[in-house]
Order: sequence, then structure tokens, then C-alpha cells
Amino acid sequence: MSSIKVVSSKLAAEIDQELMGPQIGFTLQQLMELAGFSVAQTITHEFPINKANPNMKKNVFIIAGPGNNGGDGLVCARHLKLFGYNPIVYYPRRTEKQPFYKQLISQLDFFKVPILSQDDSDNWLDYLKPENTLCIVDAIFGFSFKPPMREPFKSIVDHLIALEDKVPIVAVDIPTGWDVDQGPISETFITPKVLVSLTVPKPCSAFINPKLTSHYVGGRFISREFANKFGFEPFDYEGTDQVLKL
Ligand SMILES: NC(=O)C1=CN([C@@H]2O[C@H](COP(=O)(O)OP(=O)(O)OC[C@H]3O[C@@H](n4cnc5c(N)ncnc54)[C@H](OP(=O)(O)O)[C@@H]3O)[C@@H](O)[C@H]2O)[C@@H](O)CC1
Ligand SMILES: [K+]
Repeated sequence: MSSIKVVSSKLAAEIDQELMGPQIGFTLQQLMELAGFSVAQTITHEFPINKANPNMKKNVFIIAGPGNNGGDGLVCARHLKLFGYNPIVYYPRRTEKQPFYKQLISQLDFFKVPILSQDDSDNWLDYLKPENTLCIVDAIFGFSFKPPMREPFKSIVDHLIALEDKVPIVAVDIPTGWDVDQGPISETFITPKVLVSLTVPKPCSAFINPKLTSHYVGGRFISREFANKFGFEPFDYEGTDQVLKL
């Protein structure tokens, strides 16, 4: 794992600031769209739809947290639907921080993607039966998580930990509960089967066990010059792919 380029959380924050700063001018929506698309594409690589098997499981259960990691999950759900999966979103704490989150929800409604809310806190697990679920997308917390984990997320993550051996979890950017620099140091954390690091892996990715977790990088939105300025080489994406398995 040591050969994989990583950047510290501080540098990652500087990269984001500059990408969305006045000179480059990306918007958060643009980056989130590419991030969510990358996660959906990773799922097509790891869990491809087998058209020859009409009985294959196609449910993907996406848990979206209150911040931008959750937003990546909402975008991912829309693309999964377009790719032929049956996404189901659990979004227990909706945010008003960014007006475009409402639009992401409207788009999911438009594509008839079911969205469970806080009102489903007693029955959400009914939609996450291992016999029907191909994988879970952990879009709960990313690089701004600060332990200890508060409710309702603590209980949700405890349930996911109990399911880890039965349904593979795909973690968006940072496995939920991990410290961005120090990895799984808190008492409640997910061990994913797949990690999709966005833009560039953060130091916590050095703590994944490659025998248990496949590691992808996605969020293909930087140039070689920009990567070099921050001390790393860009990733060698194939063709039009938005993700690269490391
Ligand atoms: N280039 C980019 O920037 C891009 C970044 N992207 C994505 O954004 C992610 C980072 O997003 P982010 O900064 O919004 O934070 P995130 O990790 O989702 O969580 C913040 C929320 O969690 C909450 N919360 C925190 N600790 C908690 C606790 N212990 N228990 C309970 N709640 C807790 C906190 O609540 P608060 O403390 O504010 O009340 C807040 O609501 C990043 O990993 C990547 O996936 C992409 O979209 C594309 C472009
Ligand atoms: K996550």
C-alpha cells in the first residue's frame, strides 16, 4: 500500500479550495456530480449486471449522511438507476445548507428512486435484506467526520457493521467512522469491501487491508500540472473511465 500516493487532509482541503476557487471555478455541484458518477461506475466494475441472469440481485442500498459525502450518495443513486440497478436511498437527516440538495432529491423522485427518511427509522432495515441486496453504499460521512458519532448514525452504523459479512459495503471517499488521517481509531467504524477515494487517496487509505478491500480512485477532475503542484502524479485512468483500481 505504501506505493499509493496519498495527500494529507490539510492538503486535500487546499486542493478543494483551489478547485472551487475563483481561478479554476468548479462548483460543488459539478464536483459532486463527477464524484457520485465515479462511485456508480465503480459498482458497475465490482458488481456488474449479468444480463444472462434475470434473477440476479440488483438492489443497492445507499445511506446518505447530512453533508457532502451524503450528496455524493444521492448523485450515485441516480446514476445507478440509469445503469439498470435498483437503488434505494436512506436519507435520515436532510440538509438545507445547500439549495441544490432539494434538486438532487427531485431528480431521484423523477427517476422513481425510493427515498427513506427519518420517518423510516424503525423499518429501514426491511429494505436492506441480504437476500435482495447486491451492495450497500456508505455515503454517511467523509473527511469532515469528527468522533464520537452521534445518533441516528451511531445505531445505523452498528447495524451496518453487523451486516458487513453478508452484504459488501462500498465506502465513498472515507469509510464512515474513520479519521481522515489516522484511519479506524474510533470505536464505531465500517470495514468496506470497496473504497472509492475521491480526487486523491487520503492518508487513512493506508490502513485498508488489500485482502479485504478493493481500492479505487475516482473524481477525475484535475490536470497533470495541478497534481504536480500538490506533489503527486495524476492517476493513469483508462480511456473514458472515471475510476481506476489501485
Ligand atoms: N472536493 C470536494 O470538496 C468534494 C467533496 N466531496 C465529498 O464531500 C465530503 C466531505 O463533505 P463535508 O465536508 O460536507 O463533510 P461530511 O464528511 O460529509 O460530513 C459533514 C456532516 O457530518 C456531520 N458530522 C460530523 N461529525 C459527526 C458526528 N460525530 N456525528 C454526527 N454527525 C457528524 C456534520 O454535522 P455538524 O457537525 O456540522 O453538525 C455535517 O453535517 C468528501 O468526503 C467527499 O465525499 C464531493 O462531493 C465532491 C467534491
Ligand atoms: K463514507
